[in-house]
Amino acid sequence: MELKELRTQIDQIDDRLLQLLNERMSLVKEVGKFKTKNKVLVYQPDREKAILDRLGDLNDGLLNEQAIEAIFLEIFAVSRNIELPERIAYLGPEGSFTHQAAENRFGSMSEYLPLGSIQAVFETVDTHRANYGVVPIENNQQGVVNETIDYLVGSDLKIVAEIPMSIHFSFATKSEKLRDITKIYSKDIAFRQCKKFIDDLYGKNQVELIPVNSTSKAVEIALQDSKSAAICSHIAARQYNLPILFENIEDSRDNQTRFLILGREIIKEKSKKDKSTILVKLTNSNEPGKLASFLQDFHQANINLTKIESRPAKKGKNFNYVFFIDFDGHFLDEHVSEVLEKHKKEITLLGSYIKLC
Ligand SMILES: C=C(O[C@@H]1C=C(C(=O)O)C=C[C@H]1O)C(=O)O
Repeated sequence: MELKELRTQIDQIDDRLLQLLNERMSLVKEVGKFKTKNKVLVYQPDREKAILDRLGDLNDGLLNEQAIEAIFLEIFAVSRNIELPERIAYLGPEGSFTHQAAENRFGSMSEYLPLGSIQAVFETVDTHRANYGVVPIENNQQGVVNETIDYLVGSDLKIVAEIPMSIHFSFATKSEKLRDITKIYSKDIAFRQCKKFIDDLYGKNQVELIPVNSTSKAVEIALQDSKSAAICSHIAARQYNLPILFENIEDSRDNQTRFLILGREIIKEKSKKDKSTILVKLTNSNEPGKLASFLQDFHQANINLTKIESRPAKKGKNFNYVFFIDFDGHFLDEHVSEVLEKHKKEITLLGSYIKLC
């Protein structure tokens, strides 16, 4: 078939796609009216996941799972904005990995507020200046982000979803010749994680590695100096139109960060596979066996604990601790709700949400 004919057919399909998308949006608008009337939350991650799973099972064409997900996550984000414009606060700066995680989930139509600290993200959602907040909670190479746990302990915000994201670094530069590059800008940690790539490309001592505060800053500088490059997130390079020369230059492919989406209300709908997060403040926690007997109740109810972190309670003069616990199951599952009820004085439920990692 001739190119012209192929393109005519593509145009015809696009016309149909546009019409179908608009039809979809009319229905979404109705869903939005129902939600406003019945005070139901706009963002329903379990419904979105169910749609993705159903389409994945149905699919027998050229699109792979990631492609379907990317296209539909964008459609969902546009839909949610038609229901009610969404405003997302995240730990900035723009171009950070948290920004990338937020955009993956909320699409390019949402309004984004980059904030300077995890505390500011909590406050902004708490005071209704944003509908949701996105913060990192743990990295599989570097452990938990204590600041996020501490603010979860001190605030009324809830966890509405988790976003696991593989951390990939890009090498971006205006230079057309690699050997012209004399300086590379990035965060310290990024240099460590891309050491092999840099050594392979430049050998030892041939290029100056200059640490800066954020990878977005690195991009800004590299944009001014064509003899330099930045090691940064994909989104940061794209944002400043700095050409990416190499993608995924990190030494280890296992570098994953988990982010949390914070909201003001707990998601009540169950999905096929949920997890829950609770905070536990044991009364008289210094009594021997107190924690063990608490955990025993979970064990007896057949609840699988997947994480337990302890943080200082920061109240009173004793060494009291708050436990941050993740387990499989939804708070509405009978075996879970019984244990939560038994310990209701000690437990604060932070949320039940789809288990993605
Ligand atoms: C339309 C809805 O609202 C949102 C948008 C969805 C969609 O575009 O399909 C799915 C779930 C919600 O996050 C809904 O709840 O059905």
